[in-house]
Amino acid sequence: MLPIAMLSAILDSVQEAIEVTDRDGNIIYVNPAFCRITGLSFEERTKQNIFQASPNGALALALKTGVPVKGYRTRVGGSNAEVISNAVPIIINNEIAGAVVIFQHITDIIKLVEELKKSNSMLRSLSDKYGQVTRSKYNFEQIKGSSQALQECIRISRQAARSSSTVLLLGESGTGKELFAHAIHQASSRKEGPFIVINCAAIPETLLESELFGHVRGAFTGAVKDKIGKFELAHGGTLFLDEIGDMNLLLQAKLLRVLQEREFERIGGTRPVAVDVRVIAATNRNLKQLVRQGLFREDLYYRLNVVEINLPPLRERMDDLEELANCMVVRLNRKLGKKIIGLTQEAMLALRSYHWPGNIRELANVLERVMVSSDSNLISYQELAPYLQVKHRETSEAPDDIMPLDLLERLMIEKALQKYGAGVEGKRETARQLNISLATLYNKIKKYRINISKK
Ligand SMILES: Nc1ncnc2c1ncn2[C@@H]1O[C@H](COP(=O)(O)OP(=O)(O)OP(=O)(O)O)[C@@H](O)[C@H]1O
Repeated sequence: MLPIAMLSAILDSVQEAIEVTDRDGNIIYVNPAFCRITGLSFEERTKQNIFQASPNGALALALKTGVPVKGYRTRVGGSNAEVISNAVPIIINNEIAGAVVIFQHITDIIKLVEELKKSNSMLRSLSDKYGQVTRSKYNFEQIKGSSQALQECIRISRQAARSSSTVLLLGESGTGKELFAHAIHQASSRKEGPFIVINCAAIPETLLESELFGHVRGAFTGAVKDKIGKFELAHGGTLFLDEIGDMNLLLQAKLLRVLQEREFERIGGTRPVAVDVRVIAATNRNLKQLVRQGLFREDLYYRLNVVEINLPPLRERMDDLEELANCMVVRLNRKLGKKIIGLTQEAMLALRSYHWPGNIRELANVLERVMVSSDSNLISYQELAPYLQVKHRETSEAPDDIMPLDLLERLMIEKALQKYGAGVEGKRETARQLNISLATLYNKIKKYRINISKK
């Protein structure tokens, strides 16, 4: 048994109100929390009988019925305090000796509920945020190519990684702009922070603002809950704004403000949100021309290109092609579960002679398509040709479509055989049109291993 003094100290220290009656309803004890919540003093209250003071309260009910009363919402008689109470009869030797009620002020409970709601919504928004935060996936070691042009891009990028300056990556589609953005983040002091990508061309204009800056609930129709924008998500890290050339002028102005002031407001919000974000922007469009046309803000252009990196198209760095192709074969082997060791000389020659309008992405796609259906351990020209020939024709008009002469010769023979047929008459006509003898044509078909059954 607890000593009485200890028991009374415990009752005095709890935050909930406690009131005790004897079996006739005479109030014999109230604790300090009771007095605080109801505003009634100990002396006042212990002079009263519960059946007069609070006849409809939980305590009177429990005493009258001998049954516990739980979660009873009532007003304490003689005070304005609205409370939620739990009351139980005190049974000693099978007889009701009295009753006790424990209650909490409803405003305390409401306050707790509010706090709980706040924590819940904070938890939800944090878990929302956590689910959207992404990390960078690539580093400089994964950028292949030893051409001078590419190495210069890597050198500038590595330098840029050491600062928090804004970087503008320019280059045709598929030249590796996103890859570079990942690598710059990865080599920077922000590497442990988020790396958030947003493609300004892929998101409808009306949604882009909210994607970037977020919104508060009710800011516009459909804004049913608060939304964190990419700028907030990227706090402490890097925001990669892809296809920046497609952003409208209104948003360009807002972006400029964030870059200058390092803070913004959510749509419908009233307080500024400060962010520490490094911005890397990219586009395959000619930004200077867009500036001249009044479609891109000049001040934003200068703000973005603190460091400008121009990624050369693949056709201008054909020195990288072999290394790129071989690396991709290794990567694709892993992805496709194949054991291809590389490309034949002829196949490599064909790759080198192609114009590559889709750059490295196109190279990866062509190799993947060939490898998916290949059973050999070396990719041959024959396997590759169907994926390149169509494109050759598409691009053969291009004035800078330079290719090795032997490949050109081979392509011309194939083209003529396709046009005139691979039968004897077709070959005769092919030789006539190409201005070579029939014997030379046979020799070249053999030399280039042209598969005439397909012509
Ligand atoms: N130097 C490189 N070494 C290895 N892989 C590369 C290189 N450059 C690009 N790639 C690969 O080529 C593909 C296209 O690159 P990326 O998406 O970075 O191009 P992009 O310039 O951002 O294209 P877009 O303008 O269309 O968004 C990716 O799979 C990327 O990993």
